[in-house]
Amino acid sequence: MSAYHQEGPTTSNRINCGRCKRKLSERDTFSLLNLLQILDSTGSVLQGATIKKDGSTGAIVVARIMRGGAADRSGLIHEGDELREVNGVPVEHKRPEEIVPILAKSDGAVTFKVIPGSKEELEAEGTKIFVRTLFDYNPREDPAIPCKDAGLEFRRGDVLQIVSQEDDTWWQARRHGDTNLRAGLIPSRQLQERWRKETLRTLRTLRTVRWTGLRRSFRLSRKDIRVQETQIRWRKSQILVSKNFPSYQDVVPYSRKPGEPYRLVLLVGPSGVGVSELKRKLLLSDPERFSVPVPHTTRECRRHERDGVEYHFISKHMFENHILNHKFVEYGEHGGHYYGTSVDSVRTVLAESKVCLLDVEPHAVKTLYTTEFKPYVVLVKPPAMEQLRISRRRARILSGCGEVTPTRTFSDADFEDMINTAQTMENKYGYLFEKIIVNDDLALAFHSSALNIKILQCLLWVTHQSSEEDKLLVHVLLEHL
Ligand SMILES: Nc1ncnc2c1ncn2[C@@H]1O[C@H](COP(=O)(O)OP(=O)(O)OP(=O)(O)O)[C@@H](O)[C@H]1O
Repeated sequence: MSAYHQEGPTTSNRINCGRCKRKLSERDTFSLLNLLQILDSTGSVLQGATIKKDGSTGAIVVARIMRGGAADRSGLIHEGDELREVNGVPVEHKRPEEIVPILAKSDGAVTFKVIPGSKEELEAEGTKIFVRTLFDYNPREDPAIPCKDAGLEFRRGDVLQIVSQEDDTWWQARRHGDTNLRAGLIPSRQLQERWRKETLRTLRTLRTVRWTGLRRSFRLSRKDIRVQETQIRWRKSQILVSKNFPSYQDVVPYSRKPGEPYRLVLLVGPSGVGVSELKRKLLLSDPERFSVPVPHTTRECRRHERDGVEYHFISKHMFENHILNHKFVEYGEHGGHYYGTSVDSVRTVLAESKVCLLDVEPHAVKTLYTTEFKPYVVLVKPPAMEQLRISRRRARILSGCGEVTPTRTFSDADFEDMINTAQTMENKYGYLFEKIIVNDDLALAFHSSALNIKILQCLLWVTHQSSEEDKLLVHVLLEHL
């Protein structure tokens, strides 16, 4: 007989938790993850449910069935079912924690008398819902989760299959591709939103405290003030993150049909980080697979150049016309001439059944975030300062020996700028990036991007769905074919 865990904060009537040896308190709901066991007709043991005392009727009801757990798979017990007896002992007027010792006394098999709940059986409509997570989550560090053992840990970028949204605070999900079929609890989108609002409120309160603190600053040690300031900074950063990042993005599986164009690969990064270098290496590595769109310019065609190869050479009047008609993904002026990449030239590459590589400013990503292009957006980031110095210095020393031929020298201020810009990009546009590549060692960064793009373009399991606010398309690699 194993453990149960309490859901919610502690109050009174403490009892021992069998698994983590914590003191548990009286609460309505208990997770009986591994404890709730019933015998079905074949005699197998079922597990994975939570029970609670119904606030209005006082009955003990099944609060949650962990999707994919044994109780769920048995199909014998459902959310909303009322527990009348456990091992022949009536439990109608008992509290959830009083039921635990009854279960604990049983030797192996446990029998329940269950009155089916009126709730309609949950038809797994949720099973088709996929989300991409936009934050890291560790249930062990979440003081709010009702049961840490029932939580699902995930990393930003993981694809989760939402299997139950019944509870609008805690959803049940499983990581896509996990062999473990049992679902875990994750904070719902509504909970994340509530958290965001609370954080904003706390920040306002903290500001007041800070001013109050200043008035009586002679009583606050410098350390206290530092702690307060750190808290404010931390909360500010959380708010920044929560403001700019939706908590989950809805995604759906998509598979490329033969003959359909490849997803557009967009490379984004601060100036000097190595986006052009990576693009160049990808092109050289497989010219049959990768290509880049031919840009437009208003400058004169040079002798060795051919129209439509190096550039599309067009008149200033025509270029401005294209600008007015939103034909460019991006354009700019240099040396008195216009340069730009048109949407049509991207289409031309895709029509040739090639993977189109394009480096753009992050704000331009949004214009290409469409079902037509299904972009795979990669942020190229610099490593930390010391590594950045070392790798760029090493490249200069090794120049001429092959791998990298540095064309630029950087000062520490350039490096700092690069790091800060990358951070700003991540904060502001993080939800657009499907892959983040740290360009420390160029060869490694190249292999990582090549591998990812290849996997992506070969496997062709991507997803798209409009997110709540931006109505953007989101694509996620879902499965290895
Ligand atoms: N991992 C690396 N290690 C060492 N040097 C690198 C690395 N990646 C790029 N470089 C060098 O850094 C310089 C800038 O790279 P690159 O031109 O690709 O930058 P970029 O991101 O395209 O910036 P911009 O858009 O301003 O041109 C080049 O000299 C390149 O050779």
